[in-house]
Amino acid sequence: MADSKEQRTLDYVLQNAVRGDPQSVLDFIDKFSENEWAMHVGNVKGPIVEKVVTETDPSTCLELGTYCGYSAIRISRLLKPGTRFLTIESCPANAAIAQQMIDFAGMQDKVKILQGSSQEIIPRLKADHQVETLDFVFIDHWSECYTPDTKLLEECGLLRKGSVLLADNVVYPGAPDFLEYVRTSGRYDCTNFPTHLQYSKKEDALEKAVYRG
Ligand SMILES: COCc1ccccc1-c1cc(O)c2[nH]cnc(=O)c2c1
Ligand SMILES: [Mg+2]
Repeated sequence: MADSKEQRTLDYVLQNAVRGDPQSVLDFIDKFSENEWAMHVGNVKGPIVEKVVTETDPSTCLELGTYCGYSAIRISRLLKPGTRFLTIESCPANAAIAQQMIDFAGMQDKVKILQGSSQEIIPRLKADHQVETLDFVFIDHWSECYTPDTKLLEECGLLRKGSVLLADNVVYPGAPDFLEYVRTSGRYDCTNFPTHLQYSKKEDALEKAVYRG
């Protein structure tokens, strides 16, 4: 079967990056993506994500949208020992690529990929994955799922006062209903981070929404 862009990216990393070195894996994914654009959060938005994570100092993290594992590697390498990073990926092929990328980066002990639908997995996080509440959620799957999944996190009692949501692509491709919800529901304190789309000059932004509890 003809390989995919994601498989070509993994092969490039396995052949060039340093096993066990997360930064090396990120650098080679970025290098590959300059030639073959791909939707990793990238090296412009990535540092903004890292700054929010560092400020939050989370123990339990959830990511919606693993893709190839780039942001899982970027974030999990900052987490202190004993913390957990759960990441949901709907596409089985991407989940398989991401697992190999995360393993090669040496982040396999911190990161757990849950392959399936976020709408099905979120309600099972407490029962199946011993989650009490989430300290940090990186939302980076499909913009039309941002709002229903945010509401589901609330309904499942997974957010507590101070839980931090950080959403990618709120300008491009755009998540207008999500921005409307978090900014007007009265349940969040929001901050917008204007930036640029990965590997592009197009404008984008991240939105941070802190749950008021
Ligand atoms: C498949 O569209 C790719 C694309 C094309 C043009 C512009 C932006 C994007 C884009 C960028 C991202 O960071 C993304 N992050 C998560 N889920 C996405 O679907 C996504 C899409
Ligand atoms: Mg994105």
